[in-house]
Amino acid sequence: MKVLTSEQIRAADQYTIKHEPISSLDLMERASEKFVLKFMQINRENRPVRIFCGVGNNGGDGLAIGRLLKDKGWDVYLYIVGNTRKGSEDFKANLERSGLYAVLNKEIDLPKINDSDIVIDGLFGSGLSRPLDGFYREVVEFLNGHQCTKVSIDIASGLYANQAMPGDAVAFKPDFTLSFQVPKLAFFLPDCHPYVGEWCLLDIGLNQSFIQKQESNIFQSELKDISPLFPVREKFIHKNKAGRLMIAAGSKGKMGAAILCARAAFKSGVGLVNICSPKCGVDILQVTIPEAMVVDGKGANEIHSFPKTEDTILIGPGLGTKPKTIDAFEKLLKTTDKPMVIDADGLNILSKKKSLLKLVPKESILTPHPGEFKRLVGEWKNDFDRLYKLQNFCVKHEFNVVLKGAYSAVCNSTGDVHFNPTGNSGLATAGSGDVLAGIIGALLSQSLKPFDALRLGVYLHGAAGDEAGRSLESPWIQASDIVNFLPKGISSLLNRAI
Ligand SMILES: NC(=O)C1=CN([C@@H]2O[C@H](COP(=O)(O)OP(=O)(O)OC[C@H]3O[C@@H](n4cnc5c(N)ncnc54)[C@H](OP(=O)(O)O)[C@@H]3O)[C@@H](O)[C@H]2O)[C@H](O)CC1
Ligand SMILES: [K+]
Repeated sequence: MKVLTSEQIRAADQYTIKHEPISSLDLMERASEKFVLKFMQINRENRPVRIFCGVGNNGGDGLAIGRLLKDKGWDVYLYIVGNTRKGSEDFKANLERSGLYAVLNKEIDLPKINDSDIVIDGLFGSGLSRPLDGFYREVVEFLNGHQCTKVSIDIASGLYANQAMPGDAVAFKPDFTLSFQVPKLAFFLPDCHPYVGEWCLLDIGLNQSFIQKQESNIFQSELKDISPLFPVREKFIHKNKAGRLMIAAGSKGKMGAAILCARAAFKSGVGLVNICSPKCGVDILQVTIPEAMVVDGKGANEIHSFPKTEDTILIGPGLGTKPKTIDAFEKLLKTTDKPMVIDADGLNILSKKKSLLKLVPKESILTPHPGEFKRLVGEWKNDFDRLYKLQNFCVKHEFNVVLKGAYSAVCNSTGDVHFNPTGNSGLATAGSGDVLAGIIGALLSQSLKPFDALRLGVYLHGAAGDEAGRSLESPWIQASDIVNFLPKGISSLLNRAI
């Protein structure tokens, strides 16, 4: 699904009005009806609802929502901030249809709000053009100071859909954002989370073919995009043809990384795994993961030499960054031009010795968490800037990169970003990244295109985490659980795709 800018959404709005055709007032009514339906699913118990409206179309939505909720028996209070005479046409039309309302001008006008009330924010939506100031700012700060349930219409007042808020700016902090039609970029960025809360999309029937034609290089991955990427296993396949992976991982005290990685690879369909290990890890690996073969990496406590191989290479988990390992990595990079997977200390080595970046085969897959990414590209000003840095890095080096976190950002070598929807905060645990690298390595070894292996791998890792969370009925997940729940994650995806 495409992520569009506010300008593109406004254009989709206008196109729909003209070509459906539907009047803008009826479109507002349709959007408000959808909002009310969802609102009543979230809030089943009838409580006082206080709706704060601006005088643009977001405020128009607020008035229409208030009227519809009143019709359904809710106890609704409407407050307007702004000059009603300067309101948009549809705002004015809805004002006429509304019953009682209060216009707020100064602090003393602000109503008493109880913790059991629900506040709906309809001050500003996608038309925000500057930071909130004056009384608007006071109202939002006042509302943020209350513990009651808060819901934003379309997007929180003060939050920009596709640019950063200035450092001292203020925005409404909702528990829920019920947004219209397409996701906004801000919804995927950690900096913006306090101003988004839980969010969902309401289909208000904007013209789909117009939306499809809009240019955007930002997407939200959906199951229908991901499920066709699953590798098909032929009946007469042989293990050597089912994907051969060499995992170069582990050092003294960090052999667990290699083990988790290899286990995840086996659960992700790989035919054969060689693990290149320091001497201290050989016996550990042979005992704990009998399916894998172990190759001597020469060093006693860390790898000093990687074998020449035709296998798909996954390098980095628990590797360490000792000088001899760095030298060996450099030699390895000089022997291959096949895309590889680089994770953890493999990335840290690239950060320590940036000249190696140009030796990394084109289309390789890199899997940094934000700390590793910062070491690679330097500081960023805000999460929007971080995203541009990700796109630039991928284009410059022709890499595929996943920047891990909630809504992991998966970027290809032409700068397209796909936000991943699966997963939960339980996945933020030691070893989780080793598991992800193993899944991606296994998929790459099965001849998936690197970006497809990456997108599918990230989606599956999240799906396994979601299955683990559900089945264990716990918000805390151990990395081994992600491996154990991979088959369930895979089958749930395949079953839902049918
Ligand atoms: N997307 C859809 O298909 C639909 C959207 N709907 C709703 O409409 C809003 C967008 O409405 P719009 O009227 O364009 O904008 P706002 O209501 O967000 O803002 C109104 C005006 O306020 C001015 N403004 C902007 N920032 C500030 C500020 N910081 N302080 C004071 N005033 C501000 C601005 O005018 P200016 O000329 O002064 O810049 C805005 O125009 C969308 O979010 C949905 O809720 C439809 O109802 C359904 C279809
Ligand atoms: K709003």
